[in-house]
This record gives sequence, C-alpha cells and structure tokens, in this order.
Amino acid sequence: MANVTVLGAGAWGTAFGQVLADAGNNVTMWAIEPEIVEGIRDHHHNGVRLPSVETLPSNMTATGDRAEAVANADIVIVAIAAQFARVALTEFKGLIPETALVASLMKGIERTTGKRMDEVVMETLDLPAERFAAISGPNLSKQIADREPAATVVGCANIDNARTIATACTTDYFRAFVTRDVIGLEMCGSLKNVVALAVGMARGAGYGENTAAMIETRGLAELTALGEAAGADPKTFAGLAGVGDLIATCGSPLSRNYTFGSNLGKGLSVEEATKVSNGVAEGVPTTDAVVALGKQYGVPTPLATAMSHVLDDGISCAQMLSELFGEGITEE
Ligand SMILES: NC(=O)C1=CN([C@@H]2O[C@H](COP(=O)(O)OP(=O)(O)OC[C@H]3O[C@@H](n4cnc5c(N)ncnc54)[C@H](O)[C@@H]3O)[C@@H](O)[C@H]2O)C=CC1
Ligand SMILES: O=C(CO)COP(=O)(O)O
Repeated sequence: MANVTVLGAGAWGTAFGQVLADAGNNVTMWAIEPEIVEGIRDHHHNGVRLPSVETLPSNMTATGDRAEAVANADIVIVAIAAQFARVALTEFKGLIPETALVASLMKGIERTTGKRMDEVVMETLDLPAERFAAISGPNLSKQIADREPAATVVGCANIDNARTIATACTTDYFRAFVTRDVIGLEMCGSLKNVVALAVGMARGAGYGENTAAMIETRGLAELTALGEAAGADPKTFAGLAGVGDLIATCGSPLSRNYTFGSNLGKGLSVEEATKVSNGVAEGVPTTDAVVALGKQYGVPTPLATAMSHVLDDGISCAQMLSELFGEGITEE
C-alpha cells in the first residue's frame, strides 16, 4: 500500500485514481477546479469529468492545496492536459518528496517545443530518469471506471521502479505490464491520437471499415518510423500501447479524438468541434508537433501532415484522404 497523489482530476485522472484506490492505496487527487475538489472530497463524486461513477472509493480524497497534495506521496501521477503540463508542474517544483516516483498518464507532444511528456515532466520537476515513468495503453477512461477488464504498460528506465508503479495499479480488473521503453510509450500514446482524429473524420464522413483500416495501418507505420527515429524500441508499437491503443481509440466514440475527428467529418469546423468536445482532444495540438518532429528526424509524416491541413487550413475529408494516398506507385 502506498500514498499516491494524482495531479489533475479529469476523466482519466479520476478513473485511474479509482484503480489505485481499488488496489488498496491511499489516493489524494489534486485539481485546479475547486468544484471538482469539493465533489471528490465531500461527496466522493466527480460530476464534472467522470459523472458515470456515482460513488468513488472511500480511500480517495482531494485537495486544491499543492503542498498538502504531495507532502507524503510515494508516487505522484500526472494527468493534466499535455499542453498545460509545464505550467501546472512548475508550481510543484520543490514540493514533491525526493524519494517519490512520478508517472505520467498524458498522451501528447508539447506544441511550442516539440517535446514528449517524459521530457517536459523531467525537465520541469528536475527529475532523474529512474524516477520517471510513462503509463500508456488502450485505456478508455469510462470503461475502466466501470471496472471492465483492461491492461496498460508502465515504462521506466529503472525496471524495478516500473514494477513498483505497476504493482500499485494492479487490481482484479486492471493489469499493468512493464517496459524500459519510455520513448516508445510516449510516441505511441501521442501519435495514435492523430490517427484517431483521421479515422474519426473518415467515419464521420460516412466511410466504412476499409478506409478506417487503411488509415490505422498507414498511421501505425508512420508512428513506428517516427518513434524509431526518436529512439523507441519497434516492439513497443506492436504491443498494448501501440496497436492495442490504436484499436481502442480508433474504434470508439468514447475517444475524444475519434469523436472530434468524426465531428469534423460531419462538417463541423475545428472551433465547433472544440466547443462540443467532452474533454481534451490531445491529437489537435499534437498534430503540428508531429509534423515538426518528422522534419526534425527526416521522417515523412503524410498522415499528420494531411491532418494538419485539415486542422489549420480546413481541407475536407476527401482532400485529406487524397493527400494521404500521395502520388505514384510506392512500396508498402
Ligand atoms: N480519458 C481517457 O480515456 C484517457 C486519457 N489519457 C490522457 O490523459 C491526459 C488527461 O486526460 P483526461 O483526464 O481524460 O482529460 P480531461 O480533459 O478530462 O481533463 C484534463 C485535466 O487537465 C487539467 N488541466 C488543464 N489545464 C490545467 C492547468 N493549467 N493546471 C492544472 N490542471 C490543468 C484539467 O483541470 C483536467 O483535470 C490526457 O493527456 C489524455 O490524452 C490517457 C489515457 C486514457
Ligand atoms: O487514450 C485514450 C484511450 O487509450 C483515450 O483517448 P481520447 O483521449 O481520445 O479520449
């Protein structure tokens, strides 16, 4: 049993907090929204971000006080919208005990710097690699909040520390595997959101399984090539965090990225799709970052590039798919 603090009480932060509480840990949620803190602390309910869970576990509480939140933490989990991670975590610098492990649930690339969340978290908190872990897998929050069987992957340069975090989130319905491939987990989680946007868009426009499978497969090839260039182990892309998460995210209206894309495919503008999004669609700001990373590593990113033209220039689904097809006959 450990003292675990979760920073960010969004849908996944709260659902993962419930997993940790079900595993027997003392869980403290920290959130910037006073109404969410009050809801969890006083009513065991997060009516804003995870209303489907009527009563959160009794060993789960919340505070809006940063120092109090992390003072006794053995493990700190970061579950903040990726583009705001740096600004939010800066306020925690110096507050987190030097013995605590820090793990990220976030799936995104920082648009202003092109950095992965492992880089952002370690840099902001001045954390050595052996104390940082990435957690990524096919983990649609609502289903895990409903305690449906699911699995994830915990990655850390120090495999014993990955095991410690995996143990802390193991329940009878949730299983965690371990790896040393932090970069692979980060690249899978971030890039699959861009693929989900494209698949959602095609589905929203009325296309069927063949089109979806084409985008998913070409997307997998793209994220594998970029991930390898960034230093990831290619095996990771065939695992839970890669193919597994693509299957879950690209096939479910529970995914905010899929739904965002679907709304674009139905004719909504980016602004309109943003307005109706039920939580953060990380693929939107991450798309341009992926295009920039591709240029940096000299890896072609046709899918991310086509999606950036959708998001930045408003091209249609048909135009996006035509860009994805490219020209001439090439080897697969
Ligand atoms: N929902 C899901 O099924 C899954 C989500 N993820 C990832 O986990 C991360 C969090 O996702 P959710 O909790 O679902 O998102 P959400 O949209 O429900 O919540 C986002 C959270 O970020 C916080 N936040 C935003 N700006 C902030 C700031 N400046 N300071 C402090 N907090 C701030 C919000 O208060 C909120 O708690 C994302 O990167 C997402 O890609 C990963 C796996 C599954
Ligand atoms: O990452 C997820 C499932 O693994 C959740 O996807 P969304 O962020 O698109 O909802």
